[in-house]
Amino acid sequence: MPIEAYNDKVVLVSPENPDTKVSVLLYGATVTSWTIEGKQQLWLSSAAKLDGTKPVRGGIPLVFPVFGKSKADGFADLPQHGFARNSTWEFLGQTKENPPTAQFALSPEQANKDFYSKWDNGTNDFTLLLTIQLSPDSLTTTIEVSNTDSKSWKFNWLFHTYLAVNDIDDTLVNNLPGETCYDQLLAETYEEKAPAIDFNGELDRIYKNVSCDKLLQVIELGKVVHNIERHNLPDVVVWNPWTEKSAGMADFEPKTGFHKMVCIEPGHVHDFVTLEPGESWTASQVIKKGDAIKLQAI
Ligand SMILES: O=P(O)(O)OC[C@H]1O[C@H](O)[C@H](O)[C@@H](O)[C@@H]1O
Repeated sequence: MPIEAYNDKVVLVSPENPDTKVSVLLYGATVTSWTIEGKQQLWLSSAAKLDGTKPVRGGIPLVFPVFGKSKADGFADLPQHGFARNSTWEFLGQTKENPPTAQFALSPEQANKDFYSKWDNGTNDFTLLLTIQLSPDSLTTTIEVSNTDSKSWKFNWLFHTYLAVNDIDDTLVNNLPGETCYDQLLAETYEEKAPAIDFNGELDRIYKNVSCDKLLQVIELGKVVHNIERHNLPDVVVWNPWTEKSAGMADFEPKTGFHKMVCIEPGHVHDFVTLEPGESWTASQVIKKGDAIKLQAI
């Protein structure tokens, strides 16, 4: 049984191993769980709301049409990270038996009305098509954004991926030295000098225009635990809320949970993508297993 559809979620199960599966909540089309042979790959807060009252804290929330808050015309009144993560998507069906693949869609008809109306006064016609593919050792999430309007409009996209780690104290992220970084906590732009990113306090950085040829790796005690490939997603947000920020988030539990996660968020957020009428834009993230450490210079 490669796919199980419920009222509120869809589960893809690997034909190779019943304990390799991915669960997608229709609310936000949020991946809330992904296991490989029973081992959880993503972090999900034990206090995450899965009932549509709040975006999911954990898994892979989808960020569209704005990352964070923006003062730009047409975006200023939108909630943080837009409305895709607070809208209930439509399950279109299974598009491939093996590897199990499913598609989900969002258009103005299904979008959260209160929030959608805040994007250019709710005048932008669009379609989002999300494809989720489960392979024995990887998960691919692909987004196609289409302009079905008679005028152009612009957007940000980002996969807000919460990766599971064993202990953030032992975790490094590689292949970012030399990249331009906007530190959201310092409100400063600088060149990353550290040979690898380590974590010893709150960290919230946007690495801009990182070549998609660069693989990003999450490494714990010298072992690669996640490889992140990006296609058409030039920016990478790295986030860990640490103690104080976690304490301030009601849906972040347990409060020590920041030890168990790191957000590596591939996106296009350094500027807006402009789509002309009839145009589409496609991008994807692939999270995969693989032991070899790959170091790539700038
Ligand atoms: O609390 P949320 O709206 O889900 O945002 C969670 C986080 O998302 C991104 O990682 C941003 O860079 C952070 O500044 C923000 O705190």
